[in-house]
Amino acid sequence: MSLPEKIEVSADRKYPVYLGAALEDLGGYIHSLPDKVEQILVISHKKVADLYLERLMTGLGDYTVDLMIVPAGEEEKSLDRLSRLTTDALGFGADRKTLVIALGGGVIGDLAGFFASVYMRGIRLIQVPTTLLAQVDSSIGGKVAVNHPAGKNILGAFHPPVAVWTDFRTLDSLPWIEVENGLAESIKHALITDSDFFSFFETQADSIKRRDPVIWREMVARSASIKVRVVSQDEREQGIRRLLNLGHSFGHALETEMNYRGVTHGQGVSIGIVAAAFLANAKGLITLNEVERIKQVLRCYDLPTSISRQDPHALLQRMETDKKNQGGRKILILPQGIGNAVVSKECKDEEILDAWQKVILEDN
Ligand SMILES: NC(=O)c1ccc[n+]([C@@H]2O[C@H](COP(=O)([O-])OP(=O)(O)OC[C@H]3O[C@@H](n4cnc5c(N)ncnc54)[C@H](O)[C@@H]3O)[C@@H](O)[C@H]2O)c1
Ligand SMILES: O=C(O)C(=O)C[C@@H](O)[C@H](O)[C@H](O)COP(=O)(O)O
Ligand SMILES: [Zn+2]
Repeated sequence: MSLPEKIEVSADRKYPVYLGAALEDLGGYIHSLPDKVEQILVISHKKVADLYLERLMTGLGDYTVDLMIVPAGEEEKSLDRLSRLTTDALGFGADRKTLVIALGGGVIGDLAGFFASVYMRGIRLIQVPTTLLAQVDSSIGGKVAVNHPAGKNILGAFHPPVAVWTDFRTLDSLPWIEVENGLAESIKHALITDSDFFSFFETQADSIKRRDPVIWREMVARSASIKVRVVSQDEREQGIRRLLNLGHSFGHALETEMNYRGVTHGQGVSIGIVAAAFLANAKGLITLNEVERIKQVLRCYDLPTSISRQDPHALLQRMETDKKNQGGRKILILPQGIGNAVVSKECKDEEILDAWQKVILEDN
């Protein structure tokens, strides 16, 4: 077993992101923490716990560990589930010395993270991401949240973890549909910051699809490093971090309008990136050839670039609750060429509607 690579988020508080770590070694790391841990709550999905809890427990033998299983699905990022977790945690006697381990994908990371951020006004959290999306994106940066019927991630916090513990081997059991979600965020990272990394997705498609371990390691490491770099500069999303939201104003609108059914987060982001690219083209920020290049790379990984049976006006209305909006003005992230993006404060509703029309298929 090779030693994990350590990169560090350097924001208000520093914390390590271990890439290529072993689940079995997490206990040793927790023992080494300066502030003693008295008890551990592992929050996970049944499927993930069945696959990986035993490995995690190898290193946690000295601790009282309680497991809290959450049903799978975006709907579980809810206040109702938060309340149930709280009841269970109180039943287990969890206190301020308790550590939460989020073992799972982005849903578990966001939900368990939000629980950790508010339980007794905040307890420690370690993110153990087991999906590609969580390893390249959601486990890093401290954003945690639950949804509200009116909008996605409306109730949330910035609650940086003590550490991110990434074991690449957990990705072996991930179905392709879940891989796609991670690829959408990873391609987004490339599109906003690194044209060379964008070309990587064009040239390495065969290796990525065949899950070549060396190429996957490079992909996760490059993508996670971009996220680390951005959130280290702007943890609270006042400036550059907003670029990580490329495609999300559109994507979140779709997810909420469709009640989180029939569209995953990554699929919403993929369609959202294309809509943002069309809007950027209308503003002269990107050529139509570049828009086509973006669509091609997404399609190459089976990601959607359009959607049918949607009302653009309803989707525009959904964008009213976007967290980037200011004083009723919609603020959107737009690609500027490939490998660069800008915050656009000049987006009129008609322009946004036009962009929606370009990704909504006509029904016959
Ligand atoms: N906080 C952030 O910065 C941030 C960033 C991006 C996305 N997100 C959020 O992340 C969520 C999406 O996360 P996701 O795509 O990881 O979905 P997910 O967490 O719902 O996981 C997808 C499915 O994969 C299963 N799974 C997890 N690990 C597995 C493994 N190793 N093997 C087999 N199956 C496994 C899960 O049980 C689940 O059924 C959304 O709620 C999104 O808003 C948050
Ligand atoms: O970390 C960020 O910042 C991001 O925007 C990453 C996104 O991929 C992620 O989906 C995030 O949860 C979106 O945040 P939100 O505040 O727009 O809900
Ligand atoms: Zn996202």
